[in-house]
This record gives sequence, C-alpha cells and structure tokens, in this order.
Amino acid sequence: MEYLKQAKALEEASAIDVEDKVKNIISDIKKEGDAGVKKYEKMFGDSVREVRVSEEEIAKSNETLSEEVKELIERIVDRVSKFAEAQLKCLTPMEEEFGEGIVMGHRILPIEKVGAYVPGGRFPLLSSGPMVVAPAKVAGAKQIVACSPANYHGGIHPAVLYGLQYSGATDIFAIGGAQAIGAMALGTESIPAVDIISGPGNRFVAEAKRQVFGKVGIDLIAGPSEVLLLIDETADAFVCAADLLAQAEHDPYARAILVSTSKQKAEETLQEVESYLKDFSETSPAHDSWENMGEVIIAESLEEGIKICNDLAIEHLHLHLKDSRGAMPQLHHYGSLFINEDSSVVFSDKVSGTNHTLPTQRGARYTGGLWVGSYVRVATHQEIKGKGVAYLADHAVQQSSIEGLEGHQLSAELRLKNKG
Ligand SMILES: NC(=O)c1ccc[n+]([C@@H]2O[C@H](COP(=O)([O-])OP(=O)(O)OC[C@H]3O[C@@H](n4cnc5c(N)ncnc54)[C@H](O)[C@@H]3O)[C@@H](O)[C@H]2O)c1
Ligand SMILES: [Zn+2]
Repeated sequence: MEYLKQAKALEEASAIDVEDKVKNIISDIKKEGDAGVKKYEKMFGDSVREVRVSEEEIAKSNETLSEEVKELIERIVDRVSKFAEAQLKCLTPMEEEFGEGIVMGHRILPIEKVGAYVPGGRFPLLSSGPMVVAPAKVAGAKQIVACSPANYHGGIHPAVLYGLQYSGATDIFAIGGAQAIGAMALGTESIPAVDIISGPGNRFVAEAKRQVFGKVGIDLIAGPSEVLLLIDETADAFVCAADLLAQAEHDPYARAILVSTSKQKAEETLQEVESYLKDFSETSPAHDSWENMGEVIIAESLEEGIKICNDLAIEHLHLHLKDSRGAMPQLHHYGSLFINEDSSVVFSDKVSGTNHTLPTQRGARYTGGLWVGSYVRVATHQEIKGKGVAYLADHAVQQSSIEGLEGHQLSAELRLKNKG
C-alpha cells in the first residue's frame, strides 16, 4: 500500500488532556451537583439558564416550527422506530428443558432509566434525538432523560427539541458535554441518575462516557465521525470527494479515508476534495479535519484494500466497487456498511432508519453500534426439579469438594438430602 496523503500523528498529550479535564469535571459534579453543572455550562457554552427545559419552554419552542419541519422530524422518528421494532422482534424470550428436570431460559427486560445524550455543540443534529431516544422507547424504557447543549439562542434548537418529545423523552435538560454525562451518571438535585447513558458526542462526551462506565451502563464509544471509502476504477471521483467531506465536516477530529485500488481515481478524488473545500465556509471543521486527519491510500489489490478496511474497523464503510456485494462476505469490521454509490452515508445519518450512533476508534471490532438491543437486558433464569436436582447436586458436591468450598458443598448436599 502507498499513501497519497497521510494523517498527522495525533498528539498523545492531547488525549491525556481530555482525560484529565473530564476527570475534574465529573469529580466537581459529584461534589457540587447542579452548581457544578451550571459552572461548566457557563465556562464552555456561556449558558446561564435553568438546566431543565420546562413544559412552557417546550410549548413556545414548538410554536416556532412549521408543519414541514415537524413532518420531517416525525418521519425520522417513524423510520428509526420501525427499524428498531423489526430488530426487537429478533430478540425473543426463551425457555427450554436442558435434561430432565432442568428448565432454563431468558427474558428480555427493558433497561428502565435511560440517559440520552444528543450532541449539538457545533451543529443542531436533528436526527440524533430520534436515533438515541426512539429505540429506548421501543425497548420499553420507563424514563428517558435527554440532555443536549443550550446552543441555540440560550436553549435547544426547536427542531431538536421537537424530535426529543416526539421520540418519547420524559425529562429534557439543556446541558451538554462531560458535565451532562457526569450529571446523568451521578444524579444532581435536578437531574435524575439513570441506568445507562447512550448517544454520540465529541471527544469530551466520549471520554466522559468511558469514565462513568461501571457506575452506569453505556451503549458504546461513539466519538468524532469516521468514513472510509473503498473504491476502484469504476468510482465517480466527484461523488467520492463529496462523501469524504460529508463526514469530515462533523468535527475537526473527524476522519475521512479513501482506499483506492486505482491510483488515477485516488488522485482525481484528492483533487476534487481540495477543489470542493475551497467553496466550504471558512469556519467549517472540514478544513482542519481533512488537513490533519484525512488519508488517501492506494491498495495494490482489492484483497489488500479489504484488509485495510478490516484493520481500521471504521465507523462508516462505503463501497464504490464494480462488485460491491461480492466484497461483502470478506468485510468483517465496520460500524455500518454502505453498498454501492447511491447508498449515501448521509441517508443513514439522517433518515433511512438504521441507527447513526456508531462505533469509532476501532470499536467496530466489538460492536455494531447503538440499537434497540442496547436498551434491553437478556436475563436468564432456571427451575430445577425432580431428576434434575439429583443430577446437578451430585456434580456440584463433587466439584465443591475439589474446590474446597464448604458452603457450596453444603448447599448442594441439602438438595440431595431433601430428595432422600
Ligand atoms: N459516532 C457517531 O455515531 C456520531 C454520530 C453523530 C455525531 N457524532 C459526533 O458528535 C460530535 C458532536 O460534537 P459537538 O462538539 O458539535 O457537540 P457535543 O454536544 O458532542 O459537545 C458539545 C459540548 O462539549 C463541551 N466542550 C466543548 N469544548 C470543550 C472544551 N474545550 N473542554 C471541555 N468541554 C468542552 C461543551 O460542554 C459543549 O456543550 C462530533 O464529533 C460528531 O462527529 C458522532
Ligand atoms: Zn455524518
């Protein structure tokens, strides 16, 4: 493989800074509660408002929305919910006999209190509310606490707020960043503690979720966006360049990577990216993202290209190949897969219905991202009777004796005696 363009090495120091900063924020939330949240809201977002979004504020905000915008949001919620419902059908309770008198099974139980993080530092992401909240509602959560930064005239963007309500959020707070994650994990005077925190966010949000894991569950680490385009000589350089920039513009730390089996196509795409970028607004994160994180790699063969994809385990993997379906069986690591040119990642970012909360930083090796299954527990149970008791107790007594665990042995023996 050969690099036409390589990312600059991310400074180790910058990652450590984020870790320390987040640790301090969470520790302050623990000590100071609401006052700590407000301190950081002022510091990072210049927000001095009450943290809870009141019914009155919600009603006023809704009045500013046109029917068209409401319909747009409702369509997102409906499509995301339908996909989540279809996936939930794949999760079925089970109870079977595993040997005479040994009945075991599992139930699918919803996580009761969900904390949904909905990013909104740079741009109001209209689909993130529905993506994070709707599957929790489909799973059967009782309480869905949602947090999103107060970044739009001192509040949450009305379209984002509408999406949160329509998806089923029960408590909405206009706070963001690590302070929001800390508050939902620990609970404050105003903000309820939850059982799981889900949703995407920037480096501070992702790190905060990592740090509170254990105290609460988390869905996954869904940090700054990533896309990898695997292309060959049949790809359209214009379209590929646009697809790279569509994800680069999310964040200065977003990663857009092109892997091409054709050197000529790679060079053309690189030129197109640079020419498009000239027309992007000066403030777009795409400039820094492409400059620092963007990569263009030439693969010697499709096999090598596929290996690079599997090694990088990227969030969005988009195939622009002569035979994209043909490559699919060999691709094992991706957050979500986009097959052929027309399957724009942007469709899934916004509205197709699969979840856009997807693993970054090679998390695709162990998760496929947020889904309705993230909001349920598969909890097992058993009932042992008749011949099953003798069979299992006999085994357990022998094993406990080898292990030297007297209490275990006694507990098992009593069952044998009871049968005696
Ligand atoms: N992986 C995914 O599934 C996925 C999906 C959608 C979006 N995203 C990512 O979500 C992110 C959204 O980022 P965003 O920044 O716009 O919104 P955000 O809501 O994630 O973060 C904004 C908050 O970060 C905090 N913050 C900002 N600068 C800080 C600093 N210097 N120190 C401490 N805290 C600070 C502030 O409290 C602010 O409210 C992007 O990185 C995007 O790529 C990821
Ligand atoms: Zn995107």
